[in-house]
Amino acid sequence: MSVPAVRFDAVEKRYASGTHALRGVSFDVEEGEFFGLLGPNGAGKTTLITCLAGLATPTGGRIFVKGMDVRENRRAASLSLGIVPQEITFDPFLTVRETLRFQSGYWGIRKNDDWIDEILSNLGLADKADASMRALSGGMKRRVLVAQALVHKPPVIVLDEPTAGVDVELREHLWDFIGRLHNEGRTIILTTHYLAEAQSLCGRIAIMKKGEVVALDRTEALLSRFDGRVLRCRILEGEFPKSLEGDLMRRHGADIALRLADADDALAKLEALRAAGVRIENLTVGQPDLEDVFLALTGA
Ligand SMILES: Nc1ncnc2c1ncn2[C@@H]1O[C@H](COP(=O)(O)OP(=O)(O)OP(=O)(O)O)[C@@H](O)[C@H]1O
Repeated sequence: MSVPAVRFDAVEKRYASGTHALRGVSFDVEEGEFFGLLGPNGAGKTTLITCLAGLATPTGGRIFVKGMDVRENRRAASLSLGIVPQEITFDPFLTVRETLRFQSGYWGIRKNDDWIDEILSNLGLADKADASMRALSGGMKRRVLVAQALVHKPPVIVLDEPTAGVDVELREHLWDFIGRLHNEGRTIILTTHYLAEAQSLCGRIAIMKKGEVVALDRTEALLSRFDGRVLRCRILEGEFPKSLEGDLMRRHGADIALRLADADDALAKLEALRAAGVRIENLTVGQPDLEDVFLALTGA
């Protein structure tokens, strides 16, 4: 077996405030994977990534990047990582190109303009190369954040909510470019609140809840974990019957999703709703999606 790109080994993090943010997290991300890390707010995803980046120290366990212990060998481990953080922070007095040159210098890379130009062009930033950071829009700043994480051509790229609040155009640019880097053999770790994005991009997904990994599997295996089908509809009138609560996968306002055992079960469920005096619309029967699985596992 080759060395995993990233190994989390019984990682614990207890903040000084007393919050127990990570409770023995263990899993590997293999080289070349496109890996999704999901979980509701406060599950511990950012804490895990901050520990991976060496910016916070776990209170237990160990983290390895390409076999290097992050704590013992932080610089070497960091050189293999390109982390795109959630928070936008920059020196406002530099231009975009200066920012990227400066970051290259931090990694000891002196002549990096060819690669910087390639990154700028792939992220739709070529015409902003000489713009001052403070003159950029929020979306453009986010692109620079991605560019900055890539200047040293890291083999492992970690994106923490990269598309939160960004426009569709950037999303498309970003996923094209990241897809290409992945096809070239890089490992990608993604945290996102956009479950459809994770479902379409990630080969494997870990779902965290309250500092623990509650599920980790190939994306298709997670989806097929709930065999059978899901009946979705909107309640127009009446009280949802208690007898069906055990089959309720999700409820969002008047929209509900019910787990079905088989095709006949759809009729039984509709009959139970009708008998309870519930009127519905927008009825569909389909496969569970990642959101159904996510909600069933996290209750979030
Ligand atoms: N620096 C900190 N000091 C104290 N507690 C923290 C700190 N950072 C995070 N926490 C707490 O640790 C827990 C996990 O937070 P974390 O940000 O890692 O979750 P998350 O899964 O990334 O959530 P989100 O999706 O909202 O970013 C939360 O209870 C949070 O309040």
